[in-house]
Amino acid sequence: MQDGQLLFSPQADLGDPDTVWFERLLAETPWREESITVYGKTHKQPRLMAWYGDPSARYTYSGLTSVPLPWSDSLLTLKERVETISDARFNSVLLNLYRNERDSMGLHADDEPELGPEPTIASLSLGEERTLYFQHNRRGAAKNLNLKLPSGSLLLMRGATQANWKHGIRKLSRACGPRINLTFRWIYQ
Ligand SMILES: O=C(O)CCC(=O)C(=O)O
Ligand SMILES: [Fe+2]
Repeated sequence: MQDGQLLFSPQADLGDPDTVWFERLLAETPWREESITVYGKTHKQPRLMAWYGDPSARYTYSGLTSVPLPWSDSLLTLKERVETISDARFNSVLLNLYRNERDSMGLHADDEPELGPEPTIASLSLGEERTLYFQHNRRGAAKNLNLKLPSGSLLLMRGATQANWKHGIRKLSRACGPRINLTFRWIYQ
């Protein structure tokens, strides 16, 4: 991709089948409905979330510092798989559960200061296929990009991707089942 780097494995080797990982994480995760406050108004996020990592991997989000949940056996196993495939290290993971076609993620860049200047983010998708769309920060500099993320696929976002592009998951107009996405990250202290 122009002004960024994407690496995509349509079927990552996760040890167990993606369907098994999906059911396991769906059942094991203490999913939470989070809220964000924008201009003094509180909105529920249109998806469920969970945040795991090393105790030192604290994360500031909307002015709140949250301490991650300690790694579960499942997530440690997946983290090691993903580290091997992507040749990178991670100390935290954000899980998102898109319950149905109405759940989504707004356009954003993962460019918080604690991620460093050119973060490598590994994004693992399980369950229903959804489309990740990318929009360049300079209108007209590049065409929007739509990437289908099937169950078991691993997407690496590297280099200047977060500096030059925003990405998001749109709502769908047709019915769709649940999807879990995991973004493995390195948080600098
Ligand atoms: O669900 C996805 O594929 C995108 C997740 C994402 O962008 C994020 O967690 O920052
Ligand atoms: Fe993101």
